[in-house]
Amino acid sequence: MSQVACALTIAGTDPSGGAGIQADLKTFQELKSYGMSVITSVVAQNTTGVGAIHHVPLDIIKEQLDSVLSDMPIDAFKTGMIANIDMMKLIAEKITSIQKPYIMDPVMVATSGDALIEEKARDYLRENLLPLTTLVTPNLSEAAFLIEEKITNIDEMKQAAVKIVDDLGAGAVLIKGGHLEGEATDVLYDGDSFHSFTVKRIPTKNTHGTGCTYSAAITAYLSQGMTLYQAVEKAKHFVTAAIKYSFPLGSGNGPTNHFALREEETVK
Ligand SMILES: Nc1ncnc2c1ncn2[C@@H]1O[C@H](COP(=O)(O)OP(=O)(O)O)[C@@H](O)[C@H]1O
Ligand SMILES: Cc1ncc(COP(=O)(O)O)c(N)n1
Repeated sequence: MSQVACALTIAGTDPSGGAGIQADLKTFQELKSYGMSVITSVVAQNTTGVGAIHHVPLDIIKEQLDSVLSDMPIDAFKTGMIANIDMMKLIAEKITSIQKPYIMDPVMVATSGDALIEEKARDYLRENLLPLTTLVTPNLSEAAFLIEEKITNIDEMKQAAVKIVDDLGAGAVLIKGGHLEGEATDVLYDGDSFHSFTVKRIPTKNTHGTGCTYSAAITAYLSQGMTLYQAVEKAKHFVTAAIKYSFPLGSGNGPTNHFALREEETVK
């Protein structure tokens, strides 16, 4: 590792600052990893939803990747929104040379319900990108899409986790239970054992960017050399605090608070 742990995100943007590249970079910075980004799509969105999407031309995505890969150290990296098959093909080809932990947030729809990737690209993601991952972090509906079955409780989350790793070839999986009723439980399965991470549900509608923030925190901690279990445990603490101290900004689902750990220190 260089003097500072270096983390890269490959994803779409959020000008309102709560999700996508912006959430990733804020999280990397807050957790003290040096953050880098490759932008796949420019998304006009805010706490109420998505207005418009402009896909960055493929040759410019390639140039961004080449700029980073040819010059910068990378200790861990994540992908978020990758809108279509051409982008997925390019990214799959480029990331094989990195040989560092790869965390995939299989972003499909925004919290607002707007689609962020083309429908036919979902199969490509499952068949071609998923097997390259160290960890994939689907929410309930993304996990259900990956295994083509409904998931409605913790037992079904565990069964889905086994399929995603053993049958579909992910390195490990963290299925997030944020959209279940009751406690917020996530299930980690690494091919050998299960771990559950449970917190009391926080009563808030400010959950814009929770998935991005969580996967970015895992990436930051992995870039610093932690084990997968340690990275997820610490990232769960970070995202929970980020939801607890989330900002009631905007008129829709407000963003998480990336200063969360500082807020906790202040409260102590
Ligand atoms: N209201 C809540 N209270 C506490 N934790 C939550 C709440 N909503 C989501 N989470 C947690 O936030 C993280 C993101 O999960 P989730 O919302 O399911 O993903 P996504 O943002 O990808 O839809 C998970 O750790 C989940 O358990
Ligand atoms: C560019 C981009 N990527 C991802 C999300 C998903 O956000 P969430 O973390 O709320 O699921 C988003 N709204 N925008």
